[in-house]
Amino acid sequence: RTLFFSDELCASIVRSHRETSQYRLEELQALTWKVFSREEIQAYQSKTVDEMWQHCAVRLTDAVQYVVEFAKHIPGFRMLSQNDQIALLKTGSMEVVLVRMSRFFNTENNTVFFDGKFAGTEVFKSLACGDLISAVFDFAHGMCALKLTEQQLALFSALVLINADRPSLEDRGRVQRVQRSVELGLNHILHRDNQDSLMHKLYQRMAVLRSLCVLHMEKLRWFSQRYPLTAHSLFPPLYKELFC
Ligand SMILES: CCS(=O)(=O)c1ccc(CC(=O)Nc2nc(-c3ccccc3)c(C(=O)c3ccccc3CC(C)C)s2)cc1
Repeated sequence: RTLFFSDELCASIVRSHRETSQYRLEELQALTWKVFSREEIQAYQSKTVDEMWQHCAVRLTDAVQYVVEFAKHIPGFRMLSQNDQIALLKTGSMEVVLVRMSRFFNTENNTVFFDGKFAGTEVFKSLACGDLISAVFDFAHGMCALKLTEQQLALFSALVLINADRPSLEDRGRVQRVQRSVELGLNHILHRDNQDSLMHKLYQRMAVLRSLCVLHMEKLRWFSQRYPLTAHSLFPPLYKELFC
């Protein structure tokens, strides 16, 4: 049966987003001005490249787990074959993490929520991937500028994930139908909020997301060639399964 846009589809995506957000907005708004001290920044900067990558990979994997839960609660996603669900998560989970992370980005002092406080780019210096870090920060700035509501963000996250153009899909037609119903849902929400103009801006954000994740994969390939032991034995299994 084809999935048409429906109120309950939107409601289930918004509910799933809410139930699988690691941190609620109000929780983190209370923390916004908790930044790292000079000593704490020094401690991060004196970590070796592989220590810092490992440290981040653990947090990133944590965030990805919640995105997997989010996906599993989307009616149209559950309908897809196991292989197609994995294929969509392999390429889409990092993108959804980046969209979600931008909710906890403080544009006033250019900091992102990391390890319990808000970190500037200097905290990530020992990752030795400054271009990726500044691209992630720029993306977060761009997302904040759109001032999406949680409902708009939920539908946008579902659309980022359910993308029929992803590689190696078995039943592209079925993914297209689910994607179409999520698109109709997002259109409906934006129209109801009198923000139809946001739609094309969101498609532009999706294009930036894709390039960001290509950059992340390139850095990851560089890292795992340089530190094969860390990448193959110390990275969390889900991180390896999805990104390596
Ligand atoms: C995502 C769900 S959430 O509830 O919003 C949430 C849940 C949990 C947190 C806390 C958290 O884990 N923040 C992290 N921040 C960054 C980060 C790092 C560099 C710049 C910008 C943010 C993490 C990363 O490891 C990361 C993320 C994107 C690209 C690259 C990396 C590093 C790679 C090279 C391993 S983890 C924040 C927000």
